[in-house]
Amino acid sequence: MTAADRDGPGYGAVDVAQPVLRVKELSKRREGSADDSEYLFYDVSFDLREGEVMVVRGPSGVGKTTLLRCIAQLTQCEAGVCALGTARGLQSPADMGVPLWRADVMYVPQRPAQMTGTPLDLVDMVNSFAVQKARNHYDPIEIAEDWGVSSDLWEKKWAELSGGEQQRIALAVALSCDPRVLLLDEPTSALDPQTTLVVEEVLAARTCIWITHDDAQEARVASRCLTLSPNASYDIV
Ligand SMILES: Nc1ncnc2c1ncn2[C@@H]1O[C@H](COP(=O)(O)OP(=O)(O)OP(=O)(O)O)[C@@H](O)[C@H]1O
Repeated sequence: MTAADRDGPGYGAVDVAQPVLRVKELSKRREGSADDSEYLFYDVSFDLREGEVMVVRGPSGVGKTTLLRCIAQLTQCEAGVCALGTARGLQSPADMGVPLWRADVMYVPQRPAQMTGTPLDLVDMVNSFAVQKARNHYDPIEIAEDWGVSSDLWEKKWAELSGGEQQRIALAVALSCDPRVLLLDEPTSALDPQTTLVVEEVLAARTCIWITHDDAQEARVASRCLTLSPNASYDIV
């Protein structure tokens, strides 16, 4: 599905000339900094276009995850705005409503955090959200099967699955919801090199912001790269 043929709540025909995602002057203070003046990142701005993969690099603890969580509206930031290109022009999370924003701009953590139940319970939960009911869904089990995840694993408890199985299943559930932008937090960190390439190929065909520490992966998937520095500055190439 492309931006041009999307329909559904908030869409209609999307003007493909506008960015899919605009991030403007996003700033976030470091939690617990002595005088609240220390920034994790400051005035981060970029446009993400349909099909682009923006890789995010930077040393551990610099704020990569926090940046993605701010864009996903899961963590509040001190300043800045995000907007999504829609048939009604650029719309902020407030314009379209945070639940719809999160369905369109979906953060996928490295691993599902201490989830109880089974992956199928997660699918049921996602499908029960009002914003998801109005959308087209792909079959997450089929997506994961293409990545070597057997269908019977969906009925096992999360805790009984390996890190790589959990990671592929979480990614498959996110892809099945067909978000416009995927915010990927080291999406292949638990996968072997062969499986990494297979998963990478599918993810890199989407519009993504993608955290990685792997130079080779960046070379394979990145359209652009945003590097965060410990002095809160950033660079995009
Ligand atoms: N909600 C928040 N507000 C402010 N600071 C936060 C918040 N959540 C985490 N932090 C702090 O921000 C810093 C950066 O954490 P973050 O997880 O974003 O780094 P990272 O670059 O993704 O690191 P890694 O590569 O190790 O995963 C940490 O010191 C963390 O304690």
